[in-house]
Amino acid sequence: MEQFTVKNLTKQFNKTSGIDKINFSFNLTDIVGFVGANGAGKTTTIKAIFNELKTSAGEVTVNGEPFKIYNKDNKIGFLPDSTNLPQDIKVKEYLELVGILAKINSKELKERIMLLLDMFDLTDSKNKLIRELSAGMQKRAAIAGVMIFKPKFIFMDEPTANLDVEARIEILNIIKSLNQKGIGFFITTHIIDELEKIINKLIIIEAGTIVYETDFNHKKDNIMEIYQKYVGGWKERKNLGTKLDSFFAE
Ligand SMILES: Nc1ncnc2c1ncn2[C@@H]1O[C@H](COP(=O)(O)OP(=O)(O)OP(=O)(O)O)[C@@H](O)[C@H]1O
Repeated sequence: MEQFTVKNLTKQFNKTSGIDKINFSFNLTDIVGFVGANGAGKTTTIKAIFNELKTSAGEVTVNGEPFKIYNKDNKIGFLPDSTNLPQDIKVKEYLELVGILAKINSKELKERIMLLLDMFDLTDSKNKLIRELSAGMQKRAAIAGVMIFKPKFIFMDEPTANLDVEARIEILNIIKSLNQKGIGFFITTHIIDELEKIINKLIIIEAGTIVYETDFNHKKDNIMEIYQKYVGGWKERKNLGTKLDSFFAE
């Protein structure tokens, strides 16, 4: 089983923000839920892993070897936010562009694009500009893009943000189906309930520190309960009932 490990990863923006000596690990076949409130450090962690931010300390390894982005052998991808997709090119052209960057030969690329367009219901929209697609379709185009190089693991930062209920369900179903074929995921979110059915590992980050990291079994575990137990801010509101009593008292 291949292991992805983050050790002592640190990125300080100033004394009180950033991430501080973060440690966690998971298997590349896992669906990991990386949960935390706004500003907890989720995006910073992903950016630090992918070298988009210069870290002050820490190491990221795959099976003990330093993690290299777009390494031919480790094939670990990152799903860009839809707002980062080029807006003024056609869906088909976007997939061609990604394939060319991934150095896939043109015959093979043509084949993969055709299959991916079909897989993600984009065949009829292949000549539309990315900007003309709905948010859900843009997300599917982004997933098709990252699938071009047949990844074995995909990092996703808030993949369901800005999507309506239907598109959300669709994306979660796609994640589930891809996982059944062995593709693992690291998914950041602050919408905890929607992850419950699909993750098998839960990591909670609060104020730049990991406060919880354990395997997750949706048949017996409840994210909301775990979150309330381990995330500090909730404790302050434990007396809410008593406070409400005095607020409404005549
Ligand atoms: N470039 C930056 N300069 C200074 N502070 C930053 C920078 N980027 C993030 N921060 C701070 O670091 C902390 C973690 O931010 P981060 O964006 O990682 O949180 P997040 O968990 O992804 O939140 P959200 O759910 O809102 O996206 C926050 O306090 C944020 O204000």
